[in-house]
Amino acid sequence: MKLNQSLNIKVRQLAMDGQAYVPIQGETVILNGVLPDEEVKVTLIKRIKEGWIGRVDALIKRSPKRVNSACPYSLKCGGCAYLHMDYAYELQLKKQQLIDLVNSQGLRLKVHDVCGMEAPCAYRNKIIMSFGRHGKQVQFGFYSDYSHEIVDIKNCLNHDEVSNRILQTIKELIIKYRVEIYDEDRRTGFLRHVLIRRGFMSNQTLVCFVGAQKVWPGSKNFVSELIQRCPEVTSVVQNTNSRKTSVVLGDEEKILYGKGFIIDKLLGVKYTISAKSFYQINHDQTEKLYAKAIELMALKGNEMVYDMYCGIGTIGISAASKAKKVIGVEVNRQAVEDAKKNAAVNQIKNVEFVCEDASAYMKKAAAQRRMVDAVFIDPPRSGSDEAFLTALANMKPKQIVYVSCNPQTQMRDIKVLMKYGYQAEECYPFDMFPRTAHVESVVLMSRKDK
Ligand SMILES: C[S@@+](CC[C@H](N)C(=O)[O-])C[C@H]1O[C@@H](n2cnc3c(N)ncnc32)[C@H](O)[C@@H]1O
Repeated sequence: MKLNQSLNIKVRQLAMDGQAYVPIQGETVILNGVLPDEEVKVTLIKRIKEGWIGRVDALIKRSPKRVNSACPYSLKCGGCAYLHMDYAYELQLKKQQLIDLVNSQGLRLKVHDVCGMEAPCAYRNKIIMSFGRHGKQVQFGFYSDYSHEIVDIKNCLNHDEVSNRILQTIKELIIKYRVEIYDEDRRTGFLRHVLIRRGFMSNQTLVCFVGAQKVWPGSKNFVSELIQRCPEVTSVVQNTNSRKTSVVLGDEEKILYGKGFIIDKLLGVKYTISAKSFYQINHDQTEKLYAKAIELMALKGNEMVYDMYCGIGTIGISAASKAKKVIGVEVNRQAVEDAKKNAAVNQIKNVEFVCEDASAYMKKAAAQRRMVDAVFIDPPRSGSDEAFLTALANMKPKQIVYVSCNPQTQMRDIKVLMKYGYQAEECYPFDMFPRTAHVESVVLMSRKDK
């Protein structure tokens, strides 16, 4: 196969990343924006490690599940992989992908229907805007697929109207106040990213400007015009990240306006959320997911519960009234401070938060033969690790509820726990990121000898 070659391709299925990986002549052609059972005319446009990237030039056979994308940027922007399909079909597809994953891992696990949104749009409460340059012109927006190119987006369907308006205002102010954009290659300039965090229940907004240096000349006028034009902005912080890294936030932070955090409400509890703390992206779906995780744990009121990888303490705090005691463990210091504040403000007295690596904490707890009845685990996409899972199994909690935004690492970890005498019972998927290929999954595990 060679560059610019034209091919007709039949698509059988989509992988969990939303792409079709089609084997042809001993190679793989990778396609975006296609559906199972479609036939497409393709040009090979790029060679990458995994195979050839194909550009779809025409549909030869169209799936009845195909819809016209409501987003004018979907051909360029890499944000949403599933805008070209009917939403009901998207949920079916996500369920089938999970069933295929479970089967491929040899697991016997009942996968329930994916819990979707009634209106799958305007759900993102966190946005990160990146910058680039086209000649002398500054570009603002999000990265496109397979490149470092920035797509300038005025109205993202996943953002609410307020976020889109704040983003547009920031773009105008960057030009008006001639804020220098950071140049990754030369390592010159100032502004690297802008992070926006919305509290959908409180209508509060935190804007975080990530700069390469601590000094931002003209920040006072910039910020004062921003808050005057966008009254929903209740706090502005400046984060400094001078490292050569793709990680967005650096360690240092300075408050430029307001309190440096926002408040939002989840399942009736108020939470403090700082720029650096993890907070679930989709408010309404998070409430449903937490409710299910807590229901599955079926606490009676006398249990010692761990909330591992607890972020700002949301799962543990939500479950606290049903348990004797909850201990939340989290490695991010800022998140732990938020979690402690959240417990205090809401007068929840039976929770305690520890800032420590989850595996180190679990190993210590197992070595000291501490007692735990029930454990929530909600690790990052990479999942947990062998040390954590071994120590957890040694402590023999009766129930484990594993929440994950990456079912592949979740199933890998579940298999480890099964070796140690746990059985996985049911998998409840939640569509936390509609129109993208991501799906969140909640799995209940119990000890076979309970
Ligand atoms: C998917 S988030 C879940 C947070 C929380 N349960 C929630 O629902 O908002 C994963 C969390 O794990 C934390 N984390 C990552 N690595 C960790 C580690 N080694 N030990 C403890 N926490 C860790 C992250 O900082 C993040 O807050």
